[in-house]
Amino acid sequence: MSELQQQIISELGVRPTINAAEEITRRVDFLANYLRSTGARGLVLGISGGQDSSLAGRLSQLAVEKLRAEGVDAHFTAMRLPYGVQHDEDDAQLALEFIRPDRSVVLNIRGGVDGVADAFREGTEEPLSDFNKGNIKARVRMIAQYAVGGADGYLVVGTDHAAEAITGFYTKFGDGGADVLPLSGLSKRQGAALLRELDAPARLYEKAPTADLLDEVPGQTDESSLGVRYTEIDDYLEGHEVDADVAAALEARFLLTRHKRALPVTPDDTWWVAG
Ligand SMILES: Nc1ncnc2c1ncn2[C@@H]1O[C@H](COP(=O)(O)OP(=O)(O)OC[C@H]2O[C@@H]([n+]3cccc(C(=O)O)c3)[C@H](O)[C@@H]2O)[C@@H](O)[C@H]1O
Ligand SMILES: Nc1ncnc2c1ncn2[C@@H]1O[C@H](COP(=O)(O)OP(=O)(O)OP(=O)(O)O)[C@@H](O)[C@H]1O
Ligand SMILES: [Mg+2]
Repeated sequence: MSELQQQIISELGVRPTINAAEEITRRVDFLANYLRSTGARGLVLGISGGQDSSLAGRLSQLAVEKLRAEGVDAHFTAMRLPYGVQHDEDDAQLALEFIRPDRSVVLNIRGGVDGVADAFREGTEEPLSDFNKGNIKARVRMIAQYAVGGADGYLVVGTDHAAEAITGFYTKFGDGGADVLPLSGLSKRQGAALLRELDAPARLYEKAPTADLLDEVPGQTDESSLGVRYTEIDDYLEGHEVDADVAAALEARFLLTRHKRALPVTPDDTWWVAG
């Protein structure tokens, strides 16, 4: 294994092998302990119908139930955040049935996103690309979660994990903007193993991962935008040998997206100096 591969695995906190039941307990305990120590009143998270929010949502619900069993008042709010009508709404409903959240709120982000998009065109007199609009959708979802969570004194849960963090495949201050990251350090297949252990419907972890941010390509798979397969990303993260081309692509993206995994850069920071 190259020195850089070792460094990436260690920086992202990946464990090459896991025990799914132990990982569930460790991550639920983390959420419960953190809530208890901060005095925050609960957790909030957008539920898309994809693997990551299904897992993070269920862990969040289990954490607040654990706290309530100990006499601490804590609750979980699941948010549906469609842009208009979501083409795979049935998957989102399946995820909600699996998570069984204390409360479920629907907030359509269309008005917010279109408002920013219209103002962009008016203010700059330039067209807004579908890609840029996609990042606005992710950021409006972040705003919606902080608004609903903030009203109740809840913390915002993020779904970032090692297989996304390595390529920076999330919107900075969009879905990357959160207070707690219960899936941190997991590869994509490890996340699927946790869902299987939790008896989730197979559809939720067998479905092709999608950011689903583009109007022009609804449901575009992550693998087709990234040009790398999750099995390859997972193999790399779990310390296996992968094709030299794949390793080079992952390492280039890792280095290019370091700014996303750090706090905003200041004059006293030096992590960027070597390149
Ligand atoms: N070196 C640097 N130091 C400090 N800041 C730097 C920087 N380079 C760019 N930036 C800043 O970062 C911005 C670019 O980052 P960002 O706005 O995130 O945009 P970007 O990384 O270009 O796009 C986000 C990517 O994540 C994918 N995504 C988004 C949301 C969810 C999911 C999913 O899987 O569900 C995937 C999306 O499909 C797209 O490929 C720049 O506009 C600039 O403001
Ligand atoms: N339509 C949506 N409704 C509610 N939340 C959403 C929606 N789209 C994205 N999100 C939020 O943004 C996060 C990032 O999306 P991402 O696609 O990485 O995760 P996912 O959809 O849960 O799983 P997968 O990566 O397998 O598709 C989601 O986990 C979810 O919290
Ligand atoms: Mg998704």
